[in-house]
Amino acid sequence: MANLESLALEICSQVSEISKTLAADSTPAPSFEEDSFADFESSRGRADLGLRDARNKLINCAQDIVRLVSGPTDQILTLAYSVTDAANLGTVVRFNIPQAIPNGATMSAESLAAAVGLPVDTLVRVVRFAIGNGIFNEPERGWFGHSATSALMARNPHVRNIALFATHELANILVRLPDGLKLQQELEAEQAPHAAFNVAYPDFADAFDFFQKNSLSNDRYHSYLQGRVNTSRWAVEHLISAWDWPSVGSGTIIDCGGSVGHTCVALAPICPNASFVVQDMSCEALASGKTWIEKEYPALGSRIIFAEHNFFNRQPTSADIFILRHILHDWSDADCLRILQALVPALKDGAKVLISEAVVPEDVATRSGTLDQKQVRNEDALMLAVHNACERDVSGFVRLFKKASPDFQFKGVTGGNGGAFQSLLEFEFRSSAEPVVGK
Ligand SMILES: C[S@@+](CC[C@H](N)C(=O)[O-])C[C@H]1O[C@@H](n2cnc3c(N)ncnc32)[C@H](O)[C@@H]1O
Repeated sequence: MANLESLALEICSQVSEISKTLAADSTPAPSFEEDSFADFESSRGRADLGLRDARNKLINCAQDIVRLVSGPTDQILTLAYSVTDAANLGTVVRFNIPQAIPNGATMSAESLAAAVGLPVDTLVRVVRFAIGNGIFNEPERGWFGHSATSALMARNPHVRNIALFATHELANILVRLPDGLKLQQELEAEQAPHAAFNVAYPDFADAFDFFQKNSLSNDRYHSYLQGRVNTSRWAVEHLISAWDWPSVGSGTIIDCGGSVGHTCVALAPICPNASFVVQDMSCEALASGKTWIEKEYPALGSRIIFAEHNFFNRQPTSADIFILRHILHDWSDADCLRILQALVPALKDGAKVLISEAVVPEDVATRSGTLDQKQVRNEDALMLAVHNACERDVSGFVRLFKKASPDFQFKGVTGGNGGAFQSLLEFEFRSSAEPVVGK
């Protein structure tokens, strides 16, 4: 059983493992300074599974040692007040504070307040709270500069977009989760909110209706989707390494609910003869994706087309591969069945449906330390609050597909049944398959 001493020993051993690996190729040690790297792993420019393993073990032990020395009372109080961290981060990004501070310099509280348009006293309180979380520093009283974390936010719009969307739209919904569940418990089904989302935004049917009718939030949503693939957690590399993409040859790949096309942009270079269709119901997202590709990836423009399509309607286009990336988790089983059954008429023999999203472990839950472990539960909590939907385990996906059509054959999942944030499940459509009786 873990105790303070055994955890401390394990921490020392993993620290020495990490230091040795970094020293071997002269990678600087992580630091809180402004010029430190953004991401412990990707900063070295290559995946290093040994380093990742050591880092994950270290984080797990470090989290546990903090839990043990904090004790249950402080653990609960820390969690209870964690909303102030999200509110502070939201303020920092909404007021563009990181971008206002020049690289390698400090700024007086008065100048910074004037630059971001906050009263000096408020600005100082916000920045000092953030410093407690490692964001910014104050080398001299009343003068603020960057830490590694604030410097990253200043230079990386993708990270800012994630922080902005998560601390605004998502946080707005998540804090209503207990209210939403209570109302569902107390009211008749017809009067009860469908999800916490409907408590936060009572004038809209669901989150997608809200985005369709609010262009600022819709823009923030799709920027968040586009930006998050630039972080190691959501990186398209997980998808790229999970499947033999070049085997599609000159076939067609459709990304259903593909937003601005960021997944197709990542896949196109490794499938040089394939054609791609990005389908979404958000015309704004499709238009912004088209403009983005024309500007940033003109060579891919002829191979990636955009088409408005509601995936609850019959799929009009046949293809070799249909990708549903972070789609099914937004919907109830009944809705997922409708989505999958709408695909069936377009599926030729041997067509693949690839599901890319979090898979929850089938086994018992354990304390989580790393964000990788926690993110599966984060997403599941988000799906419950936003859509009254869920992340599924492998058996849940297989049941769903078999119910949609017995002609779907489950071919496998990366990461096995243990659950992982970025898993890929492969289903093949074979119209010759024996019907499965009793499912
Ligand atoms: C969670 S996002 C996933 C986006 C993208 N696949 C990714 O992995 O980043 C869900 C996407 O589904 C789109 N969407 C929602 N309802 C839809 C519908 N009925 N038909 C087509 N697209 C829809 C949204 O606009 C959004 O782009």
